Amino acid sequence: MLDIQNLSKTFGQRQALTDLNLTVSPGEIYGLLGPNGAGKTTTINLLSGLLFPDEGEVSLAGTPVSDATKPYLGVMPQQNLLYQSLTCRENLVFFAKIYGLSGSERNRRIQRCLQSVQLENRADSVVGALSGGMQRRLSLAVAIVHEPKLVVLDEPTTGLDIEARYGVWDLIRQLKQDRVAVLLTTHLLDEAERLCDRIGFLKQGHLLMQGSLETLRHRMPAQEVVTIETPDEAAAIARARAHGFTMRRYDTRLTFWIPEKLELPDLLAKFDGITLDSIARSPLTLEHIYLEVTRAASTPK
Ligand SMILES: Nc1ncnc2c1ncn2[C@@H]1O[C@H](COP(=O)(O)OP(=O)(O)OP(=O)(O)O)[C@@H](O)[C@H]1O
Repeated sequence: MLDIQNLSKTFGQRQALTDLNLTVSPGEIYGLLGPNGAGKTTTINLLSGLLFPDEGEVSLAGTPVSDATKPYLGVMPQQNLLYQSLTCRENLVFFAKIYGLSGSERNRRIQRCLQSVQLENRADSVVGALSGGMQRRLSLAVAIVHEPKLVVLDEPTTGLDIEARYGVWDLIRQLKQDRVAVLLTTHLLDEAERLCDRIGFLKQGHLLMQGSLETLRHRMPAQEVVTIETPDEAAAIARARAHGFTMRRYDTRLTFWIPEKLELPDLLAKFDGITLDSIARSPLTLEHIYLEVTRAASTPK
């Protein structure tokens, strides 16, 4: 559905995007992750036709991006672009008109959208009176009112409480069920881990790695991490290194990447004689992989 080939974009001397290749299929949720300034918004603007590439091509449903592809695309931007003094229904009518929808067909689609984002009861409430979560859901309704084939969600749940976040996640899963292609950017790694079929890590305009969580895990040098709490960190670190474990710190947590899965008694034996207040094993999460890949890309060569 979305096909990005060899896409590059510079702003003056700044290379915002370098040779990006990325596809998203119908019914697939693709998560584009990266730190601030990685090039995510630039990518979205290029596929929306708001920017023109220096090199490369973006196609939607086999057609290069142009006015003709606008009906295929729905974008939910980072900041809601809603008319605060209009009602939910009036906002939807406004945006549906932009896509040339009218009459009973427009009313049918608006009703369907309101139902799918669970705002039928608030259809005639002004947007300014809605909670942040409701406004995010309406923003999604606006993005899908013309039934696009690709929906771009730019940080769809940032700033929402956990219940409101669950609500938006359900809507995103519904898009997948409806065979819509979804491109999602988020800084919330647990969100990407739960929702995305494939994930790409973008940094300084380069796509560093992409694949399903399983694929990404298999490309890492370990499948398991062990986090310990100990009053004697220096001794624990020295011991772990002697066993070939790689040390990492996540915030304040002392963690080791273990090259091979060990049974708990064998693992405890590795720290024999060292006081451990706690020890926890876990599979590699997306957070571990993201930090590993993006930190490695920052390491001076
Ligand atoms: N209109 C512009 N003029 C000049 N530089 C720009 C412009 N838009 C983006 N850039 C630069 O291009 C790079 C990529 O920016 P972009 O906004 O795409 O990053 P991002 O991944 O969306 O970041 P964030 O997570 O903070 O939204 C940055 O270095 C940014 O400063």
